[in-house]
Amino acid sequence: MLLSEIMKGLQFNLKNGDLDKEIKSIAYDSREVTQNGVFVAIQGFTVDGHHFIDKAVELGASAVIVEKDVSIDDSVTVIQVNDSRNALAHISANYYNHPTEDMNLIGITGTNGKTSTTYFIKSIYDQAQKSIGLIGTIGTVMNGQIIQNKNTTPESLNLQQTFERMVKHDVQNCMMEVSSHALCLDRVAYSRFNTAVFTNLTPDHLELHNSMEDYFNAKAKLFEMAQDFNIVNADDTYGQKLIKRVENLNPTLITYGIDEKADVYATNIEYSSEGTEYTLHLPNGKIRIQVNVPGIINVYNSLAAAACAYVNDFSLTDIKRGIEALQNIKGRFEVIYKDRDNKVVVDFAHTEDALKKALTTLRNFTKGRIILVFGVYAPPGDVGREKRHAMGKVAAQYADYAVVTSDNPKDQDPNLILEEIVEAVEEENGTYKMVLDRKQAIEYALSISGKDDVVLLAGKGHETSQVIGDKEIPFNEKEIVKEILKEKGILI
Ligand SMILES: CC(=O)N[C@H]1[C@@H](OP(=O)(O)OP(=O)(O)OC[C@H]2O[C@@H](n3ccc(=O)[nH]c3=O)[C@H](O)[C@@H]2O)O[C@H](CO)[C@@H](O)[C@@H]1O[C@H](C)C(=O)N[C@@H](C)C(=O)N[C@H](CCC(=O)O)C(=O)O
Ligand SMILES: Nc1ncnc2c1ncn2[C@@H]1O[C@H](COP(=O)(O)OP(=O)(O)OP(=O)(O)O)[C@@H](O)[C@H]1O
Repeated sequence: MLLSEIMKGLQFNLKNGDLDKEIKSIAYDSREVTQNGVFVAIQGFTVDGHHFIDKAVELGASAVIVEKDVSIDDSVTVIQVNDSRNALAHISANYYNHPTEDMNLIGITGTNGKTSTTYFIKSIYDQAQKSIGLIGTIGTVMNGQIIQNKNTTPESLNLQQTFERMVKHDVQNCMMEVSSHALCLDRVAYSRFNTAVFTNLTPDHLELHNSMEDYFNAKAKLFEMAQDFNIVNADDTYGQKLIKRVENLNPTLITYGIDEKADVYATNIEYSSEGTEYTLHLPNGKIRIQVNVPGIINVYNSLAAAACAYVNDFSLTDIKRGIEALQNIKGRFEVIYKDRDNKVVVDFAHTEDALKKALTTLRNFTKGRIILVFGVYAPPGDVGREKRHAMGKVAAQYADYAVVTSDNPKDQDPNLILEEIVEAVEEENGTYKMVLDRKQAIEYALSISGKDDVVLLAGKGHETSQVIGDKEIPFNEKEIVKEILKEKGILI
């Protein structure tokens, strides 16, 4: 494609060279530049992409997009813009021919429940034999294949390329998780959303957003982008704020909930350890359904999915069939071992609210003790300390015994993280043991688990590695539990 076509519609300042050249690729990472490519230099959180321009030119970049003044070889076209990340999204959409114009795109945002809700929606589409692609924390799912992503919401270039592949493979519907990072960093800019869904908002990611207000404003952007429908949880405090903000916009507003008045709601809810039965009410009728993933959180997630399917013209029976067909969600309240006396559950709860909900859900169905294995990754400084403190408090208040261990300590001192968590557990008079090594922590939890106890491994969910320092170490909790139980002679 000609550079002039790639740049169409973008405000820029041509500092050197011309736009009359054929471009073969786009890259925002110098290591991925190829011959006759465009390199977009981004000022990142850790390094400045402008430092890698020479490397990009060496690898064949014939044009660079920059925010800063740079001096390079005369043969290279230099284009200056105000915001490189936004420019990257713009040129990526141009390069891949605005694929979202040719598909039905559903975006879901909120602190918790995004992945779970996308799996309910996918199940409804799958059961009705309608094609749907999925982009989120577990990866990109298309035509039965899963490709892992670095981020829940990929960078705009990767995203537009994925959309283009979906369109080419006749995947007409796409359901994607939209993180607040993505909204702030323009990863989804120039994507056309038909429907936006809001789950809930509780403290998280406050290292990027300075306050809950900022965090909320970032999430709210998605609802200003959607063209047709905005679907909002009416029982969430921030959901109510969002309703007020978007009720007069063009897209039709559909609310869902259990307690507050809503368009889509649940009544006669009956909880059990295996799942929940409730009467689903939609604007066009009601039907009794069974949700096979337990807890009130999955009543909310299935309601969000039902609302989304309703606006996409699925019948009540199609919605029921799809929701009932979902038997488990990878790493979300997943029972990985069960016998007459014991249960081991893996859950991705890694925020204060999610941990509280996971523990209260389990409490309803646990005769014995809840033994919680958990750690907290959180950024350094006050934001990190507050998160560790909040999760430590929840552990002490809602679990019977906490084995405090590592999550993904990344670049921080793992011992210090544990000490900060334990401070809060002690303040609440919780019973605990500190075991730095996560495998040993799991071993310990299993060794003290008695009749009717449940061991909850929280925080890592579907993940298959642990990040300690700059090393990513294989760590698959399901496999580790199997291994330990085999060693104990419990499994063969
Ligand atoms: C904090 C954050 O959001 N960081 C994202 C950001 O990276 P960054 O700005 O730090 O990049 P950087 O390392 O400083 O590099 C700056 C630029 O130089 C380039 N570079 C770098 C090295 C080199 O040799 N050559 C080169 O050109 C880089 O490609 C980049 O363009 O831009 C990158 C490219 O898009 C992202 O992959 C990266 O996500 C990191 C991996 C991350 O962990 N992000 C998390 C916090 C995140 O975004 N999470 C959300 C929410 C998840 C949830 O729902 O909870 C998500 O959507 O995943
Ligand atoms: N509706 C909900 N409300 C509160 N907590 C929830 C809800 N749904 C799931 N959770 C909890 O949050 C954890 C993460 O769930 P899920 O992966 O669906 O959320 P997410 O928004 O995609 O999070 P992430 O983007 O971090 O993956 C679950 O393991 C569960 O403990």
